[in-house]
Amino acid sequence: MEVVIVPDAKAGGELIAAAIGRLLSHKPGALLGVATGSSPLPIYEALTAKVRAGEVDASRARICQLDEYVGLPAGHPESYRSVVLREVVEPLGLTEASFMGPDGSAEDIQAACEAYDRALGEAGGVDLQLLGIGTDGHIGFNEPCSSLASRTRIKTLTEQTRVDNARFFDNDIDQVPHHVITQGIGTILEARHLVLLATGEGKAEAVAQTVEGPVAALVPASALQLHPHATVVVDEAAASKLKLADYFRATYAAKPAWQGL
Ligand SMILES: N[C@@H]1[C@@H](O)[C@H](O)[C@@H](COP(=O)(O)O)O[C@@H]1O
Repeated sequence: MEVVIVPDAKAGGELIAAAIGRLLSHKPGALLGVATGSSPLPIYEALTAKVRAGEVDASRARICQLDEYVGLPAGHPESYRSVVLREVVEPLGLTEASFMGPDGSAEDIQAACEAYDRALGEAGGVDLQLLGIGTDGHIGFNEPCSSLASRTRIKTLTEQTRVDNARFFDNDIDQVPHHVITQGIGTILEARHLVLLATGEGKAEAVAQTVEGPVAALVPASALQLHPHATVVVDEAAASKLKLADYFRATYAAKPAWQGL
């Protein structure tokens, strides 16, 4: 696992957008897995700026979703489908045709989960999966004690995650769904490159456990330790509980820039 400590969220967004740009330059039709939440927004802003400046050609990129709420009506502005279309697909100048996600309003949720897992494989697998992290260490919506081998499936949100996400629902926790579809941890681990961005002090404990703690279902993000190409990008605040922070800084500083992430 590579840990990169950046001064702030904007720098993290720039760094990761540059890595996506490099990926698209050698694989224009790459499948990019995107995450929702506030953390990845600087990545999408930086990538959109690069596309608009003509530095990155994302015209053949394909985008796929990490997770989705169950039961929100189609077109609900906070469904992750709507969020990804608004924050990623449209700004990059792509259309819904290049986008795939699980169907959170399906009658048969189990079948929808299996279909999505299959579709990811049939699409050739995810080339680069962006991840945020929940304050409880979740990735996607894999809450603590999710199986580290799990596939795309329905999960029940913890109270903490519903409280954290109420800000997207008029600060009214009653509007936050209890159930979600999420790529499983086993599914996520199949992506060729995992890139997790965490910023702010509120993520420091989860980051420390993810990077320096044991691999444990209690901290789902710790499964990144099992992946051969996982990159964790953190700002100084999110890095504040890392015992090996100086080592990570020195290692990255000594790395030739051409290697990228
Ligand atoms: N399902 C999403 C996760 O993918 C995201 O990582 C997390 C953290 O969001 P934020 O970056 O806003 O803290 O929120 C939700 O739970």
